[in-house]
Amino acid sequence: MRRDSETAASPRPRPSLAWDEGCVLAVDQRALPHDYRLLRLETVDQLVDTITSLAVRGAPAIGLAGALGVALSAHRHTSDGRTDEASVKADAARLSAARPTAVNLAWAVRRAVGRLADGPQAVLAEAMTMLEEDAAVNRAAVVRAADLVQSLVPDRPVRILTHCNTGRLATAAVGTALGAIIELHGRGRVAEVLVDETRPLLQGARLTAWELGEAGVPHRLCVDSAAAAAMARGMVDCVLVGADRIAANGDVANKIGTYGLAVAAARHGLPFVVVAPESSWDRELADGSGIVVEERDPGEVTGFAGASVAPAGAAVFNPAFDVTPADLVTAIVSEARVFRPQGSPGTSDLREVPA
Ligand SMILES: CSC[C@@H](O)[C@@H](O)C(=O)COP(=O)(O)O
Repeated sequence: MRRDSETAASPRPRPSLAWDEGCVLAVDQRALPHDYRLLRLETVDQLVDTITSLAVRGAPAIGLAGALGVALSAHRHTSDGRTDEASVKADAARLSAARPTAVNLAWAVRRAVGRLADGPQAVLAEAMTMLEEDAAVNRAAVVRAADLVQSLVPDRPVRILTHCNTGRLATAAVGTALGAIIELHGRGRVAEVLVDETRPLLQGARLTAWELGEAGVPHRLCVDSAAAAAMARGMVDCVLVGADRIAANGDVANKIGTYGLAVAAARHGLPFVVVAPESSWDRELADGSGIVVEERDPGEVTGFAGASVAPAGAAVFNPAFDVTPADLVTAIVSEARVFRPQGSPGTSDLREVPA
């Protein structure tokens, strides 16, 4: 795997993922905000490692990486015009299993595998189509989400609290919740964004603060445990987050800490809005109780920036995600609709609001 570096202060704008001469190019999100580094991935093993180590992360982005991984595998396993489909399917299964919670990963891998019979170029074309679709889908969703936020807070520029990273790094382009924030900023409607640092891996501090800085959006970082206090002090008008998997009833799996934000937002009467593509919905799950939550390495909690911060051998609970019940979610916005879950705050009646 090759690494090409440049300083993060002046990165050339590039998509977070691309195909280049038979390899997958990916921005290494572990190196940000200090180093803007491109990974050139030549094997499925490298791609799986890139996803599990969070070098590529964010539900839409890992889906797209998985689809490009199937294309990579199809190219590697084709000779004399014949594709070894069994080997590609085995690689696809490994890619799908790299992270269990985001439904986008298995969905995108399945879609790419669906073109296998037509050869490696067809698989690659499907993955490239998905990259384009993701950008278009996000463009539509962020406009709809920004409209909704403006209607919820009509009288002044809005103070938004967000969690984790849902920006262009986490998608093909534009982002979801963070894209909506940048859209609102473009409309002159953002007073301030409070950015949860997002323990333990600091996606908020490292990535969201970096993307907001690039876009010139006024923001302040806070530790996750300051979020409820900020709400209590009247510093927040609205919470905007993304999603990794949404059950049919509107229960939302997202980065650990999201559930706590929803509870606090409800306590303070604040709208809690989720922005996510339709591909993040898992309609086979009636509710969030069936969502598999990834548990990660204890070392992510017992260590910080390379230093140990806990007694040796301390037992750890390190879920990467939590599930927010639908009745704490004001609205879920996608490219197609604004969904208001049953009993959601501020809505006595349930039902979808038509686009
Ligand atoms: C548009 S990204 C949506 C979600 O994937 C995001 O909020 C999130 O929880 C990401 O978690 P991560 O563990 O960093 O992949």
